[in-house]
Amino acid sequence: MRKQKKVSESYVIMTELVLPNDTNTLHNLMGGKMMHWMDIVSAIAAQRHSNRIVVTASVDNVSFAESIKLGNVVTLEAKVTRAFSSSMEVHIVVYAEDIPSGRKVMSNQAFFTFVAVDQSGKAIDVPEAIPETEEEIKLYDGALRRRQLRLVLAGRMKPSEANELRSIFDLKEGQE
Ligand SMILES: CC(=O)SCCNC(=O)CCNC(=O)[C@H](O)C(C)(C)COP(=O)(O)OP(=O)(O)OC[C@H]1O[C@@H](n2cnc3c(N)ncnc32)[C@H](O)[C@@H]1OP(=O)(O)O
Repeated sequence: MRKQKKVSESYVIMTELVLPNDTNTLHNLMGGKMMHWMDIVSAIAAQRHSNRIVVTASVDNVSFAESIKLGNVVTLEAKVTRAFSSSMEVHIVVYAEDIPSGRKVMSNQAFFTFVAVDQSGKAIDVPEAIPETEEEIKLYDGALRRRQLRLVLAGRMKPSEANELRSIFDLKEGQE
């Protein structure tokens, strides 16, 4: 039987301080720096779940709605939402905190996909992820739809094979 692990076992919190070297000329956090931190926190969550070497396979849409300022404290929270065969979807939520004013806002969230690999880089199976809380179950349920969407966009799945997306693409049976 396939090994099972609770989603909560993969949970990671990472805290960073925005320093001058992390910012652009407006003293706002660079998007690339944020993505670097997101990649690290989510890779650790995927490693915790799989106990394996993991590689980033894809990054879903990341938008930067509000700038994060020099001196802010950035907290990144990540957990595996669902495991497939060798791949795992990880949800990352980012908060920006201005300590002097006490203002803390959620600035970004994203889904990254990691694949567990052996020493030669070949994909290997990972344990099943078991959601427990209402939020974990909601993320788990949506993960199949998001997986199909990203595989279709990556050209690795035909839209006609993406059963969960039929309603979005309005495809009829047998249509390519
Ligand atoms: C932590 C880091 O930053 S690592 C550095 C950046 N990342 C890398 O260098 C990764 C480079 N890419 C690779 O090594 C390979 O393409 C891999 C391991 C991701 C996939 O290898 P493939 O030979 O294509 O393997 P395969 O076709 O068997 O697919 C393996 C899994 O990857 C998943 N996968 C492959 N490409 C994608 C993609 N673009 N998006 C989401 N999942 C993907 C597949 O769906 C499959 O998942 P499953 O086993 O759960 O069904």
